[in-house]
Amino acid sequence: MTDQLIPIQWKDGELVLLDQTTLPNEIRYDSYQTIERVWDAIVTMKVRGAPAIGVSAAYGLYLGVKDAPENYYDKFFEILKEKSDYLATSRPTAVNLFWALERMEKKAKSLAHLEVSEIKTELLQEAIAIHQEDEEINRLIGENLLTLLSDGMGILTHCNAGALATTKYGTATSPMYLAKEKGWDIKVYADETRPRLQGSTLTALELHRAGIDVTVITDNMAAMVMSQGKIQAVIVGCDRVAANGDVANKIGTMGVAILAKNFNIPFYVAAPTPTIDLRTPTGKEIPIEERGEEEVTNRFGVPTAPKGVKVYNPAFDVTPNEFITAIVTEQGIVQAPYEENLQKLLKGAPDAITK
Ligand SMILES: CSC[C@@H](O)[C@@H](O)C(=O)COP(=O)(O)O
Repeated sequence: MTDQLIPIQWKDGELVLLDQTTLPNEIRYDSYQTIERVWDAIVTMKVRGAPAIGVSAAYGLYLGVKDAPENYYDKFFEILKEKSDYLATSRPTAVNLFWALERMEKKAKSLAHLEVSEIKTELLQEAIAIHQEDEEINRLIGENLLTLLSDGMGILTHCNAGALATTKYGTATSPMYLAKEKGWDIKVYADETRPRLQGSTLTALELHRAGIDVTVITDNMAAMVMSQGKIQAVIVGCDRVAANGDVANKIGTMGVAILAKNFNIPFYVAAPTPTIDLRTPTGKEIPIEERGEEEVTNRFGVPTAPKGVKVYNPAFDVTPNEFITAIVTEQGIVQAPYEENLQKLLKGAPDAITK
């Protein structure tokens, strides 16, 4: 992978984030020293994508407690909880946010025998570990997905589950980078992904920069492209996998899954295990973020709907498990019955895995 845009870096005691709202026009990196600014970066989607939200929140929590008083344990843990609860209000759907915050809090509690200053140092190390593990997870997801693909395929993806949404490789895009490394000739179709356009502004940008054959289509062209036989597999990322295998991902994903079933095209979900949430029984219980109406009524500052019109803007939808051919994790490929196999997977049982 050459010339990669790096969404998250920890540099000289500061969090450095690539501003994803100015892409593809401006490549701009900003430094973050406070938890409040990290919260704002997540809310305004300067950093976005489930894994990247989790990693940023882990660093954000460290920034939130790094100057906390060190003489009272109880006070420190109170502040830690308060800051964690605050970051948890940034975006509701991606479970990686809650997973990362919980992991940081658990780490701190396991170190209650240390000085507060040492706990702070360890919390930074934990955030760095979460960050580094994500890269390895993505490579493994890519290798597993690659076993389901072959040279010459057309692949459709929705939104951006790419390197920009993670640390490296991405999840849904990981096999695309690996296929390129192997010299395969694959053709990627990137749904534009209204209303925020992550497909055209982010996925197309990163794949194009990597020299991967990528074609942007508007969301309403997916059926046409599938009917023309151009797509042999759909691969998407996810923000939360419920215990029964229902999957929340960017709004529009469910429609793509329904189309794929109609055209007999396999529909794969790339899912790092931190995105699997066995505490949420089905898709119905996944909280779906609703965002501001201006995302729908304006395009680049220009109004595209009458002033005062009613708007509904859910940022995610839930694809029912019956539309999903396989959920591909870093530990292996999981197929139906999802309820049973996802539980087994997280317990480390080898028979959960198809390949
Ligand atoms: C590996 S990223 C997986 C998902 O987070 C991604 O597909 C997605 O829906 C991103 O939504 P966004 O609203 O841009 O954060």
